[in-house]
Amino acid sequence: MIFNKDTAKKTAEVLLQVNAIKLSPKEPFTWASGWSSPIYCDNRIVLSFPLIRNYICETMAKQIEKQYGKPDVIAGVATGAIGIGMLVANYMGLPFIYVRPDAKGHGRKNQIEGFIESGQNVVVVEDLISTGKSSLNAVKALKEANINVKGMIAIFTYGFEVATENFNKEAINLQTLSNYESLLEQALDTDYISEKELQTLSEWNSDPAKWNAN
Ligand SMILES: O=P(O)(O)OC[C@H]1O[C@H](OP(=O)(O)OP(=O)(O)O)[C@H](O)[C@@H]1O
Ligand SMILES: O=C(O)c1cc(=O)[nH]c(=O)[nH]1
Repeated sequence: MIFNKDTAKKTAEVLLQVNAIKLSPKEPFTWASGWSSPIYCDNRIVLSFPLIRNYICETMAKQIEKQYGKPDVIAGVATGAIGIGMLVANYMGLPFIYVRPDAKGHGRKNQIEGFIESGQNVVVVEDLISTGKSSLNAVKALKEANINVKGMIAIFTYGFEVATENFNKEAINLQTLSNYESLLEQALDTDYISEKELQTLSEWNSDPAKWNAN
């Protein structure tokens, strides 16, 4: 799913540089999927660092154009990818919309926010893929509104089989700047994690749905 090993390494390097990677094996994080995890990759932090967000934005924009051509609109998955998606759209000179997990219960009751017309082409921007459920939920909403989803791009994926299966099932192409393997390699090389932490992270990664902290 990563498109280039050098980009995967460089992206892992910048994520580590801004401390986006949090480890807490004793008090695990709860993920959107309900899984417990000793690691949390908080890509939202990238937005607070102009040079780093520019790197992510330019790399995503260039890859979108290469892989999918220029779409009519960029769509961000709320809330994590609203910021980076908007930067990408701006860089490419394109309109931007974002997709909520559900329709709002009040106001205009929109799930898709912004202006888009039936039949337009979009590329969906996501900050992170674990199971892919949130991203594919956004794709479903777009398809139901007769929007043509050309594909998706995300900063990071854990590379879980379940995500690959979910994307294949929906026939959605996913490109990511980096992945778990590149992150662990870079984290070990730079002493961000110890050999012991690497062992915990590898054990967790072999069966994340069932992992529990001891
Ligand atoms: O691939 P998945 O298993 O769906 O998990 C990944 C999703 O989890 C995070 O969102 P979260 O639900 O934490 O909300 P946020 O974007 O509003 O922070 C992240 O931004 C992804 O959208
Ligand atoms: O699956 C999630 O909820 C999730 C995992 C992670 O590492 N980072 C994040 O923002 N969300």
